[in-house]
Amino acid sequence: MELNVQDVTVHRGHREVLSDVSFSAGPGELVGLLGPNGAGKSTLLGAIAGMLSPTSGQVTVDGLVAHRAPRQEIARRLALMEQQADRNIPLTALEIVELGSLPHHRTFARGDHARRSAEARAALDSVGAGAFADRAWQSLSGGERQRVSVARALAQRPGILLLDEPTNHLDVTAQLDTLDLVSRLGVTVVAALHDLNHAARWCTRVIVLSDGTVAADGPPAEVLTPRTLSEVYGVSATVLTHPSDGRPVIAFDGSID
Ligand SMILES: Nc1ncnc2c1ncn2[C@@H]1O[C@H](COP(=O)(O)OP(=O)(O)OP(=O)(O)O)[C@@H](O)[C@H]1O
Repeated sequence: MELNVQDVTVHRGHREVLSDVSFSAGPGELVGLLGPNGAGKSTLLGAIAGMLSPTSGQVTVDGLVAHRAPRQEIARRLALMEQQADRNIPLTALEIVELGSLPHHRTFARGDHARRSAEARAALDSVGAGAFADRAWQSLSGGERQRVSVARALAQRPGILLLDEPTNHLDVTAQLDTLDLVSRLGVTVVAALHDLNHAARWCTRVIVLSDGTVAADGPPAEVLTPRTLSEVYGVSATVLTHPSDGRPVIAFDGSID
């Protein structure tokens, strides 16, 4: 499914926090959104999902203007997994995941509930969270909740999957499994990431945001250079080459005072 971000500018309060951001992405692309804290990654994901209206420019999802189209039309095409809030939700993990597939079902139709439940269990199984199905959301650890949140997004069967720091709280195996899973879905994925080595390993393309503007956009090997890392993050880094597949591996030397 095609995603087009065209000259998007977003204000939050009186501040311009995104300025003229443009990019397009299609099926099979895993676009990493990188950049320091406050650079605008979550804001951009919110604008793509149609939850934040741009001051100028627009986002189109499969040809629909994201902030104007009916919510259900967007939800049938796009899923957003937001950064975790520790909200107290009085639901089980399975019920949370079932909510993900609602845009595709007529809520009260006979047989819908059984189908929704089966889809939700399959989504939980795919992220190794099947055992948590009947557990209360509040009783899950941060990493367990993160897996359930990924399952909820997958249950929405999106053509475009937006992930805000999907590996937060996850142990190293779950981090690798989650990124491996989303990279093999064949859908359009945009993921805000802080781990630059994950970006180098999994992303087909990375967009680096700095103060709400695009500082660099391209394949990881072209973008993740010592110069960009020093300019955007203020860190000194050595970029090595992985011996088995040639991808960049970033070794941090320290911050630049
Ligand atoms: N609701 C809000 N009202 C006003 N300003 C906001 C609001 N939400 C975010 N901002 C500001 O917008 C800017 C971009 O924030 P955003 O959360 O998009 O950054 P981010 O790159 O996702 O950061 P992080 O890596 O810390 O999650 C920041 O300066 C932030 O303080």
